[in-house]
Amino acid sequence: KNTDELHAKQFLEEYNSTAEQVWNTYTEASWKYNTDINEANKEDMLKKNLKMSAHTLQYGLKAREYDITDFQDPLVKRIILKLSDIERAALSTAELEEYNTLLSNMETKYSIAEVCRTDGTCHPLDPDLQKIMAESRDYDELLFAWKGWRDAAGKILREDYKRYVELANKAATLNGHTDNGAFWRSLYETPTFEEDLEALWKELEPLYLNVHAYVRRALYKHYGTKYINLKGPIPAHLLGNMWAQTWSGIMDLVMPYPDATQVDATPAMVAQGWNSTRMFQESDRFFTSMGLLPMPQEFWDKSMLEKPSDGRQVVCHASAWDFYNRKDFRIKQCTVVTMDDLITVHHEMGHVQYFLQYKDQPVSFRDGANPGFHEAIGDVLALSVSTPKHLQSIGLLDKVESNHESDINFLMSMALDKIAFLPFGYLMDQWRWKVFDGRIPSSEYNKEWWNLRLKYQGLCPPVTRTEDDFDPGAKFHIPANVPYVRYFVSFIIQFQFHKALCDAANHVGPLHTCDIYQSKEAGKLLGDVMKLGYSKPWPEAMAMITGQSKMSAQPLMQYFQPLIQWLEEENNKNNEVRGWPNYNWKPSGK
Ligand SMILES: CC(=O)N[C@@H](CC(=O)O)C(=O)NC[C@H](CC1(C(=O)N[C@@H](Cc2ccc(O)cc2)C(=O)O)CCCC1)C(=O)O
Ligand SMILES: [Zn+2]
Repeated sequence: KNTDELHAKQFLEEYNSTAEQVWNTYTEASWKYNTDINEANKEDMLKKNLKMSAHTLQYGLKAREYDITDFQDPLVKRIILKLSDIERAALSTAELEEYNTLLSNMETKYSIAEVCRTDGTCHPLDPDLQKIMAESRDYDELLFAWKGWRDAAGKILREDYKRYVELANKAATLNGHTDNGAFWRSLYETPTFEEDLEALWKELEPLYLNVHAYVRRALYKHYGTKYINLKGPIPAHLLGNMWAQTWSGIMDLVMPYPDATQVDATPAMVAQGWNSTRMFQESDRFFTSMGLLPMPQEFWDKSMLEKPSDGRQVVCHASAWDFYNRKDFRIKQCTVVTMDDLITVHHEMGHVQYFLQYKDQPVSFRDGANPGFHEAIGDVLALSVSTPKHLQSIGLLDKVESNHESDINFLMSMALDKIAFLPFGYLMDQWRWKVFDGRIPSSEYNKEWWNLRLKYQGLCPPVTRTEDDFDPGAKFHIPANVPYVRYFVSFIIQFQFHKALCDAANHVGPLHTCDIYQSKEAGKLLGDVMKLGYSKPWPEAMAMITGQSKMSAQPLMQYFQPLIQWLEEENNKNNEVRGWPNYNWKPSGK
């Protein structure tokens, strides 16, 4: 084994400059395919993916030749360790080609799927089905979209997925992991990761049960006893979102005080003629107001901020892209002019801000401190943008009152996204970790999916599901091979960051009214952590922002405190059952 640290440093120099080239070439090809889905672009992307894996294999095997035990530089040790896990490059050429082809086929099938009516009109997920799921209040129309999407996008992926699991596990075991889930969890470098997540969930579950019970009552008032059981799970297609992952789509059915301050800025955005560019410029202004970095000109020149109207097929699922040349960063988003998408704009811009902040790190460190950090940045700023005070300051809300009813309305709208999401964010990878470690065989993919959906979210399918179905496949991240627990982590830590930044901005008053707009102190805290990228273990980054190194649900609970109290009282008044003891109940579906 080579113990020469200087030799290792030169090796890493060469790795870094060649990796920038190879990764840039692949990312350009992947972008071209994602923004113009066709066979030629797919073949070119697959070819460049193989070149990238060949580079990873070549340098990964060399990295394993070093014995870093007595190395002095912790950064050299950290990079050598990271390079030594060569992931899918460990597969044989034939298996690697099969794996990459499977992945691009699954993502393509998902992205071009559409649902057709008997009259022949067909609807893609974006924007058609998403609009129906958010706006329709008709039980059967919602069922048409919900069932149609799972037939068109989920069902067809089952066999591909089964083979993908085998190959993903083979690559993981060849790199010394017990299975692919173990590899995914290893990126958090936290031995007690699963226990920590379970403890966070148990702490937040009572709040979720109160939101669930309150929303069930509101849906009962609208859909009646035929479709809602006040002691049972809620049919999964009634929550305002295709996957019931966030519930702000049904705010109008749920709003506690309809006569108090409205919180939805969509009507004003439309009335004032906002377009996608305006939404991104608004977000850029917020970042720079805190002393963070502006989007480079290349971002505005090369991003795809709207769904093309020239007939091209694109992957509409929003995403932020680092081209690994320290200059080229883009967002691809089929933006629609809604408040929901203004939040998404900030989410994606948060990724690009992170890319910009760590662009001078070695490529191996151009990642979040952990994947949850990367997901949290944009959402932290969006917590400020969402406040009625900030929306009024950018002309999107006219009447803003600061009274109890308005506070509860606002906190309810935030809870419909942030609290409703927690069980979904937690169950997604619980299902996948069990699939990867064999606890869920392919013969039980769908049964176990709905067991988790019932256990954590208190949802039931509106129509009978069988193993002919593959409902997990109808959620982008499953066919796209994108881990998900990062979002559960993000929804916890973004409130820790929000609290710390609000303190830095000398905010006075309840946490949910804080707006860190123009706070250079808050910007410096966040910017300094983003500059580190993946170069330090995430507890150190956490301590830099919050003064302590652990994930904690306390700031989230503090933010929602007024609503927690109100829900407890309201649900007691209505003698609500918390949970779904009639767990076998089913709606009288079609
Ligand atoms: C090259 C590449 O892939 N880059 C990565 C970023 C990176 O890793 O550098 C990337 O762009 N991933 C796309 C993904 C898109 C979105 C998403 O999928 N969100 C989750 C969960 C959620 C839900 C509500 C919410 O408020 C926030 C998150 C979902 O919608 O289920 C959709 C709109 C929001 C974020 C993303 O940005 O995370
Ligand atoms: Zn994200």
